Amino acid sequence: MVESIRRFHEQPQEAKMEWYSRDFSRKVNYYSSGDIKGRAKPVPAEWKDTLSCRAADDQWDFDALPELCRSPIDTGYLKSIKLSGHYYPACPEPDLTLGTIKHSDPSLLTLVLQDKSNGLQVLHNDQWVDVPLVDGAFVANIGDFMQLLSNDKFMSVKHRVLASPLGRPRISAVSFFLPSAENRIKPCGPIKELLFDNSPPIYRITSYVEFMNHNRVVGQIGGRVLPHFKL
Ligand SMILES: O=C(O)CCC(=O)C(=O)O
Ligand SMILES: [Fe+2]
Repeated sequence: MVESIRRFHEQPQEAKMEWYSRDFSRKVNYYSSGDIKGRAKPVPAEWKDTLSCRAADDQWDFDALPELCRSPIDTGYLKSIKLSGHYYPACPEPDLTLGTIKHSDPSLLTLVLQDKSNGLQVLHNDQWVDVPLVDGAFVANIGDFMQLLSNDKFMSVKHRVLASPLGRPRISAVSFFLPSAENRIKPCGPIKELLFDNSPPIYRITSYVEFMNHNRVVGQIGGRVLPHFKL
């Protein structure tokens, strides 16, 4: 997986231009510096390139993927609906920027497979803590929608990635798990089994689609999505 992401990004620029687009209705996009257009100002540009692929109606179309990435992708892994293959080029002045700025994922759960480079950090007690590299292991990040459904029993994690110092690029494969297509429009809220007299619902009923639409709006003004859904 990581090697196929490397192969894609390390091609000459011309070979990648076919995929270069920020039209996220496409199945595959290649772009630099994250969602820079959808962000609040002043947010620094991110020192990374991304190949992102999504499954329309939960069906992966392997023929739509860049040829270099097709065969090594294990279909068992692709049960999620969106996959980002990040490539953080070595940065000459890593202290002046970030690879990925501070955020929490709007997903239910995110699995991150890292290559052999450090850089991922989580915010814990107001301190940035390095996520240790464990060979072959996934990092599992709780997303904002999981926090809503679990009524704050599982809290989403704020994280960021430092820019890669000179030496070698950092590569990660990030897989976002969302409700399935038919469940994305269904009304849902904190799950009943987690509600008690002394633990009433914190969030109102919504749907994943409404949640994501609002996430796009607050993302542009630098806000957080969850407070909007609080009762
Ligand atoms: O590259 C990484 O390790 C994490 C990237 C990330 O947080 C994301 O794509 O949401
Ligand atoms: Fe993330």
